[in-house]
Amino acid sequence: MAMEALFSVSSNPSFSSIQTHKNTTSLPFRTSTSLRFSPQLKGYDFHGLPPLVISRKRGLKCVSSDGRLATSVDEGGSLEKGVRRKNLAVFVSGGGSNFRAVHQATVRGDVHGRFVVLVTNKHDCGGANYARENGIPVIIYPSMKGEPEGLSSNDLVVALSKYKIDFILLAGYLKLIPSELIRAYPNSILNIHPSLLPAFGGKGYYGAKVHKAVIASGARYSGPTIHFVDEHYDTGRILAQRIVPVLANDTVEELAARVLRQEHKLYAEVAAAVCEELVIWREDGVPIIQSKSNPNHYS
Ligand SMILES: Nc1nc2c(c(=O)[nH]1)N[C@@H](CN(C=O)c1ccc(C(=O)N[C@@H](CCC(=O)O)C(=O)O)cc1)CN2
Ligand SMILES: NCC(=O)N[C@@H]1O[C@H](COP(=O)([O-])[O-])[C@@H](O)[C@H]1O
Repeated sequence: MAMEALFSVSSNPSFSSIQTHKNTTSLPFRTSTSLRFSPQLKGYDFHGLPPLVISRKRGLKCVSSDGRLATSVDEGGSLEKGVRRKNLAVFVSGGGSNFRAVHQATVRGDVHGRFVVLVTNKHDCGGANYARENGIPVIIYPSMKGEPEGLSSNDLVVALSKYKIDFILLAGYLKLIPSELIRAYPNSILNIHPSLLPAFGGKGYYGAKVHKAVIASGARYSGPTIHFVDEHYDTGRILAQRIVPVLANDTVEELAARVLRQEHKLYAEVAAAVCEELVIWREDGVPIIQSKSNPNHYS
């Protein structure tokens, strides 16, 4: 069985109808139906928990009785694929391979969004140069020694406001995101981290340091986590994870490369879901992703 299948969610088809009420979506589950993780790792089951209320938090969607997107409430922009194409900002500090992977997915049309600006603390990093080559404006943040043009947190919020950004993707950005920005973009900032959070996260855990710690711990599995960003490093709500084996005698470079390959796939998939407004917030505060091809499935 594919690893990702272990974490897919399946509901009873007899409870397929979804109704929207303002910004809240109620699934008409019986009292015996709700999301719950099966001890057999066969996915979620729906037994024995109270009914579930889920919220899409951003944007109102109209959903037909089979749960498929019927039309969307749009504030300008195109209505291709039923939802407005989203404006994305990306924050990078390094080579930007995750940014490039998601950018290429937008160019292919696999992600219904467009990168409108890149923010970096490293003026000349690979990610920033790729943005310039692709006509994407670059902003320097924060203000650092040797980077005189860097903005303050308040100026960054003002600078970004003109791009009408829907979502911000952190992709190897190594500085703390300030609370001003988190308040300006609630539930709209995502980060990719190269371990299975909450393990091997927090201050000091970035890049090769993460993989070194994973190998030293003797863990048998690692893999990327994509999470919403809160005020602290790596503690925001987890949206998606992918499992990668740690092999005997792995070097840091070998493990990093294996994880990075999955990062590129996972970030493109999650960006696609976010841009299609498929993120649903469970009543317990956990964000899950509704399958586009089967609206009764969640991961
Ligand atoms: N408010 C938030 N900001 C950021 C988050 C977050 O979850 N909330 N995620 C990080 C990314 N990150 C791992 O995913 C991470 C990056 C950097 C560090 C770290 O210890 N940085 C060093 C500085 C390193 C450097 O400048 O070269 C430090 O702060 O001393 C930890 C985790 C992005 N921001
Ligand atoms: N804690 C944050 C962190 O460690 N991020 C990691 O830095 C690398 C950036 O690569 P990229 O610049 O090629 O996308 C990626 O592996 C990303 O997960």
